[in-house]
Amino acid sequence: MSQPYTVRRARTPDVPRIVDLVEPLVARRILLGKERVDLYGAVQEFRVAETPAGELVGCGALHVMWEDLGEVRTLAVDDGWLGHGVGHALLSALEADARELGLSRLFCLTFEVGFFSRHGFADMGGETVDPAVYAELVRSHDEGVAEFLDLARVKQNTLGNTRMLKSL
Ligand SMILES: CC(=O)SCCNC(=O)CCNC(=O)[C@H](O)C(C)(C)COP(=O)(O)OP(=O)(O)OC[C@H]1O[C@@H](n2cnc3c(N)ncnc32)[C@H](O)[C@@H]1OP(=O)(O)O
Repeated sequence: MSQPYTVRRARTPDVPRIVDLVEPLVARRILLGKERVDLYGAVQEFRVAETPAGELVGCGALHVMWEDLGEVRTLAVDDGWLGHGVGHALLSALEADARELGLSRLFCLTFEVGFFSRHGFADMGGETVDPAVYAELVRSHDEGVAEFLDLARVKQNTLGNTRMLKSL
C-alpha cells in the first residue's frame, strides 16, 4: 500500500491552505497568528504533509534564531488526520532540516507537552542563554525570540504554554 501522505517543502501556492490549517488554532489561542505577508516571507521555513490526492493535511516550520539554536513553529495537523503520525513526520523532517543547517538545539513553545516530550524535548524552566548571546537576541523584533527569552512583553502568548528545548 502506498504512503497515505508525504512530507515536502512548502511552495507559495500552499500558503492559503496553511492559513486554513492554522486559523482555527489561532482562534483557540493555541498558535500565534501570522499575517499572510509573513507566511509568504517564511515559506522557505515550512514543510507540509500532502496526501496522494494533493490535499495538505499538516504544516510546520523551522525558524533559525542563533548559530546553534532554532525554533519549531506553526506545527499544525488537520483535525481529521490527528493521530496518524503526520505531526511526527513533520517534526522529524524539521529536525533533519535543523541538523543539516548545523543547529544543535531546538526550542518550542507549546501546550502539547506530551507530544514534544515523546520526541525528546524537555521543559526548560527559566533557562535561556548565556548573557552575551542574550544581549544579542534581545535586540530582535521577532515574537518567537522574545518568547524564547521569556520577555515580559510576550507573557500574553506564553501563558499556560511550556517552553521546551531539545538537544539534537
Ligand atoms: C511549536 C509549535 O508549533 S507548538 C504547537 C504544536 N501544535 C499545536 O499545538 C497545534 C494543535 N495540535 C496539533 O496540530 C497536533 O495535535 C500535533 C501537531 C501536536 C500532533 O499531530 P499528530 O499528527 O496528531 O501527531 P502524531 O499522530 O504524530 O502523534 C500523535 C499520537 O498519535 C499516535 N500515532 C498514531 N498513529 C501513528 C503513526 N502512524 N505514527 C506515529 N504516531 C502515531 C502516536 O502514538 C502519538 O501519540 P503521542 O501524542 O502520545 O505521542
